[in-house]
Amino acid sequence: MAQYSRVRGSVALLRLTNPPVNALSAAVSRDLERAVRSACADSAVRVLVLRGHGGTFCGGADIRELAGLVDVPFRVGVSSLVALVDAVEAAEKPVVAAIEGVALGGGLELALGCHFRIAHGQARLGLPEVTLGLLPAAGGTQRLPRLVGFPAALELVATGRDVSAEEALALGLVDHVTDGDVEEAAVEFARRVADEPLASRRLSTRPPPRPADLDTLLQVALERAQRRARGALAPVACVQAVRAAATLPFTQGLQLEQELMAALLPSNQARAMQYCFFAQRIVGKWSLPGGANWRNSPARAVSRAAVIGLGTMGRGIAVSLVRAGIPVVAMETDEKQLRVVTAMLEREAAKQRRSPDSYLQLVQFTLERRDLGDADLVVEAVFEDLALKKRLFAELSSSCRPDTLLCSNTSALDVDALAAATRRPELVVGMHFFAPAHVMKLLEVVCGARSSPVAVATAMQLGKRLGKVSVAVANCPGFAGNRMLKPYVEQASFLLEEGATPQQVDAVLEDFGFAMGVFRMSDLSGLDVGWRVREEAGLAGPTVPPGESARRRHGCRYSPLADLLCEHGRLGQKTGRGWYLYEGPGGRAATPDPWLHDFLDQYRRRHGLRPRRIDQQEVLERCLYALANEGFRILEEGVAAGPEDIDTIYVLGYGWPAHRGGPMYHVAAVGLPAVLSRLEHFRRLHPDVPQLRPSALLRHLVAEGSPPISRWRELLKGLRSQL
Ligand SMILES: CC/C=C/CC(=O)SCCNC(=O)CCNC(=O)[C@H](O)C(C)(C)COP(=O)(O)OP(=O)(O)OC[C@H]1O[C@@H](n2cnc3c(N)ncnc32)[C@H](O)[C@@H]1OP(=O)(O)O
Repeated sequence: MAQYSRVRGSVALLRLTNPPVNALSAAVSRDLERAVRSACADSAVRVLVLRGHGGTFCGGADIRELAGLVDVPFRVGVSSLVALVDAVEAAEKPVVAAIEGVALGGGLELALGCHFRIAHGQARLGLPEVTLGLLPAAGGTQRLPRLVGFPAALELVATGRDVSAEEALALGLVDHVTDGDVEEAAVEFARRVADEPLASRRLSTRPPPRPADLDTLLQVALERAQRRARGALAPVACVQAVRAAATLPFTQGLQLEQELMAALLPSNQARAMQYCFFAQRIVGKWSLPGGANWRNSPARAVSRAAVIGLGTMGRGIAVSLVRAGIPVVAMETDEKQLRVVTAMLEREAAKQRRSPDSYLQLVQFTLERRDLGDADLVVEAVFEDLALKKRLFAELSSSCRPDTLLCSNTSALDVDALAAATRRPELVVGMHFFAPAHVMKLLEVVCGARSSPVAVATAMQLGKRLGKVSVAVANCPGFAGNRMLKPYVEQASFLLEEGATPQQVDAVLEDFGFAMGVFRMSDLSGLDVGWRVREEAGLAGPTVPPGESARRRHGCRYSPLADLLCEHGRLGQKTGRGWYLYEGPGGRAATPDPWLHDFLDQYRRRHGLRPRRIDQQEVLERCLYALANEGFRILEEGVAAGPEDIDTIYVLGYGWPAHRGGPMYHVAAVGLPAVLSRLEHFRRLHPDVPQLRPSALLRHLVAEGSPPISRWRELLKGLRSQL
């Protein structure tokens, strides 16, 4: 796990070995500590270099131990890591960290215990513990501000953002960056500093910097963390721990860090976030009914891509591809959109500290379909109209290379219908990006009935290359994410009919932790999007069969409220009014609109609906349980392979709070029998709402004694699977 060998006579080279990411389990930490002590005791050694095996320094403490997934009490893991970092820092001989790949979490804390840090130019460094519902508890919150100052330390610890080697150098987090061999550079560096005094290099003994405005800075950071946390405990605890570095001596700061960690570690929030971490890895292990899977189906290389349509989605997709270094041919007729995407690329280049040209030269704009001919993969991102897309796919099928993958960014339309329009249905898949596509981390890869393993593998792999988490789902209207959104939005509308207001419903959902309540979200994405879909489905507008009553469709309850707002020209933020009022078209600040309240009153009177007081619990249960119930149906039909897929989609694509794990994790945590009983209750009250009828899978799981969510995937294998 950790050995040392002597190089160049007096340098002890310690190699941390625990593939795949050299995680610091309790045993590995203890082993490394022993190796450090032996090297220090070796009289032939003057200086130590610490590196990781296999191109990675260290991915941090072993999350499986922290999450209680292996049989090691988490306190043992924490204390072993603390002891290791302390021993490294206390060493009487200089210790140089040679960082390549990543130094994350406990890995960076270990590097902070070293007296010097050398990084490879491609390395990334950070303290992502907050994303696991934790804080850095091996002295990271106390050492980091002493090294890089409070503003940077507060930001890095509270957000979990990782930094490039270049930024780390600018912050003072590392002493030197090399693009050559990091071990060689570190050994060379170590020989130069072998005789340097170490007192000032031990961060625990350094006085923290004290800028004049420190108190204000700490107060602002705490308030910001509280505001942004949306109920999550860890970001606030992170700021409290870093603040202790300003007010307490090192050992007392460390003590507070440990106490905060002891409170976070066993919390439900930390459990939920660690579940999310592993869920996001599980979803990469896809399989198809024929036996093809992530292991046996290699992806095809994508060295050139094409994007058709540079509207909101297309331009985000183009930027993502360019940022990943993939040359893009972008087809768009509207010159305004070309200017927008050029400006976006310039901004992105500046953010990545790259020259604008390095990005712009990767894009070729075109009006000609023949210019797409050479692409390995085409992503279509035109208007959401099935006939238009089918025509386009038929044309692409004749004009592109026979092996080019044809992908659609549709958010709900039938991928099999698109495939059937081509002469290569096996090379057609859905690649459903989420807006803004260069920011959102989720990609739904929609596997059509005829999509080949290579098409699925390539789309999944491309998502990863773009820095996204790819989730494979089967083809059905709305796929997994948007399909589950429908009953959720419907319940919210029914609640308005029954007496709630948009701000009441949104406040409950935002208190739960959603980034945005359902009505604010709908205003942001535009009410006309759903209106068009409902018109196509014969639910709204001229396609509704004559004689159908306003509040019923196909014998079931229907709320026409959103359609009525659209008919009044209230399309959301873009028109300056929707469920809320905005400063003007394109405005962002939502305020309650008296017009809307009058409109709701009149609507209720017109339909003989007597408004009643609706409490928070009913809002939450009806919206969230209806959504999760659809999730069970999706699992039952094999549209998604397991609860982890659904939860990943909701956390990364729909603003579901990670500290609540995702919709399926949430209902499992509430308790399946309780959820079933509430759904049955609501179903009795609303017999004309089929979405409230508990799914067969939910009933089955309850009948089986509510097995833990970690077992559902296995149980589902016995059911009908499309994946
Ligand atoms: C005092 C105690 C406090 C300590 C605090 C901590 O240190 S908490 C841990 C902080 N570290 C992290 O949050 C890093 C988590 N890991 C990652 O971000 C990424 O895995 C990576 C290191 C950047 C590597 O990414 P890559 O895409 O190359 O690989 P995968 O993400 O697919 O991971 C490969 C497998 O490794 C498992 N794994 C990764 N990190 C850890 C870890 N710290 N502990 C345990 N296991 C880890 C991951 O689960 C993958 O394995 P699977 O079997 O496929 O699930």
